[in-house]
Amino acid sequence: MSTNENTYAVIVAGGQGTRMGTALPKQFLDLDGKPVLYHSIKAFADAMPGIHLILVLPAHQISYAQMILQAFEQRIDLTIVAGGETRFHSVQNGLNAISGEGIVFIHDGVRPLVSAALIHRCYEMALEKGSAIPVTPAIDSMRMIKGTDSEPVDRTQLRIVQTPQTFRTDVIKPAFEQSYNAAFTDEASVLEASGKKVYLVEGDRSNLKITTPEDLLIAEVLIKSMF
Ligand SMILES: Nc1ccn([C@@H]2O[C@H](COP(=O)(O)OP(=O)(O)OP(=O)(O)O)[C@@H](O)[C@H]2O)c(=O)n1
Ligand SMILES: C[C@](O)(CO)[C@H](O)COP(=O)(O)O
Repeated sequence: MSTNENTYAVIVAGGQGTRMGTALPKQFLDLDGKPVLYHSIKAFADAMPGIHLILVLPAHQISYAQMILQAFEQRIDLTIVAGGETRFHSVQNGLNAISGEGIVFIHDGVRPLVSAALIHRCYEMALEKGSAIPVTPAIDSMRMIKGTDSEPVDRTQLRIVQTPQTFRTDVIKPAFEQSYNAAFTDEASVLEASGKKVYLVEGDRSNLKITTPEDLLIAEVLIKSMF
């Protein structure tokens, strides 16, 4: 049995990146000479040798992924599946491609700066508790909109949620048998709706999600200082 034989990562990259506003979806844009998605996949392949990777792509861009895979020097175990209408459906498709049991990371393909330390932290917590959701403190002042007014919110009670959201497969797979609900913005919300407890783990502010053009500029600076 190879190292991490019972470990999986579902990398979701099935979105269209409307907020980025580019013709090519943001997961395929260049970051430090390689597609954004390449860095996200490589982070898991490097941190967890032998991991089974499930890459979720827009159905009409699956052939385009060959270009990314060719960029890999190392051999990786990778299965490609088509995405769905929402992120929830894409994750569901990815989880359905897993037949074994173990630990599964669910990671945004557009979080290319995920560190090995964070991956290992999530793994250990999920092994112990069944779930691990990386979060960072809210560092700005916050206001809640109330109609035309607004009021301050106690930021010490708030956390910003990241991926990889990490689970034992026997915990997360049954949760994804629920019907879709628009409130399911991440796996933690799906798990909680199935009646299971969510366990938080310390995230990493560098693990940014590339959503807008500014994020790509910041990531370009960070990647040169981190790796
Ligand atoms: N139907 C979808 C929607 C999103 N995602 C993935 O989920 C991650 C986080 O979503 P987000 O940043 O919102 O990506 P997009 O949906 O592509 O962006 P936008 O909302 O701006 O269109 C991304 O890696 C995206 O590709 C997916 O796999 N399938
Ligand atoms: C899962 C997630 O990355 C947590 O921050 C995020 O909710 C997904 O991004 P979206 O922009 O809400 O689709």
